[in-house]
Amino acid sequence: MRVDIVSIFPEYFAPLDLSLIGKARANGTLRLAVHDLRDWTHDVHRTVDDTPYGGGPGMVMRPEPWGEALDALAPDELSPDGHTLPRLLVPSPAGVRFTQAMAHELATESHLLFACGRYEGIDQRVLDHAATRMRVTEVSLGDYVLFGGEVAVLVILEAVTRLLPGVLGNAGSLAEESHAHGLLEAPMYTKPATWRGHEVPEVLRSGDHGRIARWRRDEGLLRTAARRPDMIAALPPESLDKRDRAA
Ligand SMILES: Nc1ccccc1-c1cnco1
Repeated sequence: MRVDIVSIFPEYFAPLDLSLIGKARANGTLRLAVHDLRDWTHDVHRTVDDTPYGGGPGMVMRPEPWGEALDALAPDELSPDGHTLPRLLVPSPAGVRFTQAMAHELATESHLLFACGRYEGIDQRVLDHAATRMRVTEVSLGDYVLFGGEVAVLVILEAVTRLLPGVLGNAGSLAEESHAHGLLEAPMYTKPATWRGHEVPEVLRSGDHGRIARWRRDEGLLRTAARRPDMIAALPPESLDKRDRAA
């Protein structure tokens, strides 16, 4: 997967040299480049913002540098695989909610472009023009306000990269983690069996894999019902058996 990030704070992405994302870059699974939006400005002050039409507080990111940056990074109508248009993701408080399902969808893309907005946002015409030749999605992490899109890109990129083949050493953990099957995961334990008077649940030390699987599902259901009833409501009815409903 090719990933291009455009930001006025490229140094925000230094963490992408670390850990499993760093390894994915080193082995070619992820071909990532971070670009400074100011490289597409032409004035001595490298200006990227201006006052908003219609008045109001703050500044808006000018369209010209963004237009030139996206022209340079997605020059062709089609992505390198020749089959799909590049996917432009714009973190925004006004975006669609980012979910694990979206992470899975994005993990199938061959070329992701991220536009990191700052100030009061990016001139709308940048997104409107990009939509004539790319698939553009404004994405929100949740109902809170950040300084800019950079941290949202780090979150999205981590959620997507860990789904790419070969990135997670134990791909099996993808199957059991929270949100993998619409439920929160059960509590996890490791040695010692007793710690400060707290015991590991006996079932997990029983060696009875059927009981263990059932316990984990029940605990996941109970946790989800208590913390995220919205996820229970969103489960397909057929995914809950009679016993689940009794739990
Ligand atoms: N608040 C923001 C400001 C700029 C770019 C993204 C966001 C954002 C993304 N998800 C929630 O907020």
